[in-house]
Amino acid sequence: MESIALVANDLWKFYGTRPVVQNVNFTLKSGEILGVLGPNGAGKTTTVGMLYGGVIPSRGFVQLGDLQVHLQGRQARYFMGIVTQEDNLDPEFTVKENLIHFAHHYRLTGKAARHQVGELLDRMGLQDYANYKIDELSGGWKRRVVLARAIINKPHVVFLDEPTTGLDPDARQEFWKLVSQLKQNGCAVLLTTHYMDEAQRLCDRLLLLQEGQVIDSGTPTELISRIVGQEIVEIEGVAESILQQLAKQTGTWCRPFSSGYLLTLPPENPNLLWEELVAKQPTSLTRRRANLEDVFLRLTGRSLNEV
Ligand SMILES: Nc1ncnc2c1ncn2[C@@H]1O[C@H](COP(=O)(O)OP(=O)(O)OP(=O)(O)O)[C@@H](O)[C@H]1O
Repeated sequence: MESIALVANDLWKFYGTRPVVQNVNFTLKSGEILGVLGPNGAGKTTTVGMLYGGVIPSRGFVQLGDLQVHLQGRQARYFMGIVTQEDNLDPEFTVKENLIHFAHHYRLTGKAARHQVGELLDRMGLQDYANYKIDELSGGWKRRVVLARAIINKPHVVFLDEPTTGLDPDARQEFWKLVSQLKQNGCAVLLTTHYMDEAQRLCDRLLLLQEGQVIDSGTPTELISRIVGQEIVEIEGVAESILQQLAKQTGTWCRPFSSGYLLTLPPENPNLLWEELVAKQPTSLTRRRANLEDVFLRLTGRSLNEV
């Protein structure tokens, strides 16, 4: 039976009179990866801060097992792993020393700490770097150490706040593999991101956040098929009025994008509209699978990576 690892109940955060997070509710199950996806400033970091107890909610509460995070923070932290946007590793220490030092926070000392750190170094592929100083590591390896540190206490829930920002594509994929392993081991993961490929690849379920509010939620596949359908056309060199007319006739959706327009293809007969578009002799025409970026554009009129 799936067990509930974490519940967020009616979370709000005001700074002054401005609500930056409003009425966020969800449950997170063991072995589930839940993504909070939104553009810069949507409230992702504030939300995750409230979940792990770093930010005090203006209203609402977070339940982790039997514990209320804001009332029983110290106990709750024993069951959590936290990866914030900063690496905050101690540059004076080696990888191994950083991990052993952190193990002490969980009363793991001596042989037990060395054993646990040895296991983690193996599991995270860090053994060859155990004696490197932090500043000798690339960004990708530093992120691995931060993740290793976060799971030293074998947490039930891990919070990852934009964990792969700034990493190159290979390092991001390696990081994703490690996150998938956490899931396989039954850990619940809450991940914030503004990368749609990360959300699509990793997450079982998504909350789409805009201006502090959850505007939709679902599995990546379900959100895509419900909101934009399966296929998208990118087109240039045809007047907007013509495209809007075609979209209206076929019950699809058209909006400006980059130097052209995006149109959804109707699932029941995609080729009919496609052939009509080809007949308009556009200067550029591409047919591709719909993705979460399209979902966000349709729901908000904004791109995920707009600042
Ligand atoms: N301590 C604070 N005081 C006042 N405003 C704040 C504070 N922290 C965050 N904000 C504001 O709250 C809003 C949400 O910020 P938050 O960092 O949660 O967004 P985000 O989605 O994580 O963005 P990013 O992707 O850029 O990290 C922003 O407008 C931000 O300026």
